Amino acid sequence: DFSHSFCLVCQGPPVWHKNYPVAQGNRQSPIDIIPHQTSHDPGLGPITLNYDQCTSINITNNGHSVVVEFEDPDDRSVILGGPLDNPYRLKQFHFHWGGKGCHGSEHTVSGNSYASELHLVHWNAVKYKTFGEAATAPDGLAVLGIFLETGDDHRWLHMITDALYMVKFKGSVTDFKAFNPKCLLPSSLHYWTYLGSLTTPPLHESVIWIVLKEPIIVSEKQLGKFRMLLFTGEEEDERIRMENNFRPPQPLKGRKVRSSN
Ligand SMILES: OSc1ccc(O)cc1O
Ligand SMILES: [Zn+2]
Repeated sequence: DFSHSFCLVCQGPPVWHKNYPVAQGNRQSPIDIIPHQTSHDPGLGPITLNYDQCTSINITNNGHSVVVEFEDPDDRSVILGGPLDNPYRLKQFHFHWGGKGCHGSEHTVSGNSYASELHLVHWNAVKYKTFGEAATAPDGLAVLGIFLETGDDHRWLHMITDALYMVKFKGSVTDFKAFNPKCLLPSSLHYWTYLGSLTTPPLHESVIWIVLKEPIIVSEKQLGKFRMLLFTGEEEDERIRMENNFRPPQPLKGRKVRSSN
């Protein structure tokens, strides 16, 4: 159990390597993306998101983020193309964010961080039998990262923020059906891609990262609702607000970041 695994007071990113030595590995995430140092690869095609038949199940507070989970018995909702050799099935999406007025994205662009970052997690069901098996394989997961920037209200994000009061405490879960995350995509699917890892323990080096260049715009008010969530469970006496649940950028260790265009 690595609850409080972000709050720096308790068991934050600097100590993860004691229990998870891979934290100091050669393909850790997130990273700082420096656009003019990325290599444009003409062989890198567009990504396609086939989410029209997707079936969300529930929304849950797992003690380090808020997660929307999907049914994944078949290829009803997949990401394909781009750097991927197979279609990858949508399993869940979750967010990372900062504190009041602080930025909280995980990836940064030329040292600049965004207010928040959305991760849509997919797994390679062609090569692996279960998500758990894929999560430990070098080509097991494909995570689509989308930056959130503050500005006007996002017209669909309220569908998520309106449900957050139901999952205030760590370990809480509530029904969340028929949500299609297509409504959270920016207009352009241009992206950067590189080989990395989960950004929370166990930090498996199993992620093909696809980070969209264009952020989506959400309001400070909408983002503030995420900060009403707690790292702590209902039975715990102290209440620790869920915020700053982002891992800082990790060493590139010679990796290439490719650009779609
Ligand atoms: O933060 S990135 C990330 C990716 C996959 C996953 O199963 C969990 C994660 O936290
Ligand atoms: Zn994440």
